[in-house]
Amino acid sequence: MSFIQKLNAAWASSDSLLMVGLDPDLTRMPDELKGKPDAIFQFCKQVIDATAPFVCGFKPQIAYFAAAGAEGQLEDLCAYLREQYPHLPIVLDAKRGDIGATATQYAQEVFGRYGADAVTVSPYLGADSVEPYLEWEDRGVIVLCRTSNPGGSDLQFLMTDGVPLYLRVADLVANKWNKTGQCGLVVGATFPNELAAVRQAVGDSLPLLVPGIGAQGGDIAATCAAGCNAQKTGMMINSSRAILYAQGAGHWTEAAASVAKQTRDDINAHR
Ligand SMILES: O=C(O)c1cc(=O)[nH]c(=O)n1[C@@H]1O[C@H](COP(=O)(O)O)[C@@H](O)[C@H]1O
Repeated sequence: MSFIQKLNAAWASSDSLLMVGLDPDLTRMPDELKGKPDAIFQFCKQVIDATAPFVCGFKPQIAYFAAAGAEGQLEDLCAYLREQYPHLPIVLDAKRGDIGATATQYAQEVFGRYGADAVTVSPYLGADSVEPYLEWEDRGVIVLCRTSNPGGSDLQFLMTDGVPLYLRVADLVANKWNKTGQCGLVVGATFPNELAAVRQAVGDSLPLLVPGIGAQGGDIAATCAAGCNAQKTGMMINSSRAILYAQGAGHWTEAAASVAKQTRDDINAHR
């Protein structure tokens, strides 16, 4: 099953647009896991098991694993997701961007080594830097468009013949790079006007990865109004820290599940 087929099926079966980001910070581990050699795997596995009923997929952020020398735990986690939750897409957030020869190795890493369904990439090096990912015809390639951070405006808002650069990226991806039909765009929930402009520019079929709700303060109602397609889907709305490190009365996994359920319900109330 291709990434897009899996994502469409997950939106329908989960009745959720929420994607939980797996950003395991060793300094924020629960006490019961601190110091354990497989703390990162155990932490993420428990988050996955607690929140899976409320999500359309998971997005591991590769830096948190690599910085801790825990690539092996990321391999185990992706294998666990594929075995236990084969209906939920894995978006590996790696934000890669390099010349074709090197991108070929990165593509092998994300799709071959980790077995991810989709990857995030930068558009900055242009078409030939994205081509090696597209050779994996059933996998998703999600291109940074209007990122959620304030500094994204430095380049993404530059005007090019009257058109802001982020809309050039949206147009390139939708109309030139999407040969496999498996491409998507990253647009931050912190920029709802630009989210609406991107949805209008690319039409209904392109999925948008939308980080920025939760810890970054993006508004769920504005996000849904701006980014949903005519089917009231079309977005993977990501939240990481607000769910992973949720505070609550019971066990930490209950707090994570409770925030994930609440976030799913908030999104559904507004789409
Ligand atoms: O590609 C991404 O996922 C991404 C793009 C972007 O523009 N902004 C952004 O925050 N992200 C990622 O989304 C996650 C957001 O985490 P929280 O702010 O904790 O919900 C992090 O893993 C970021 O690396």
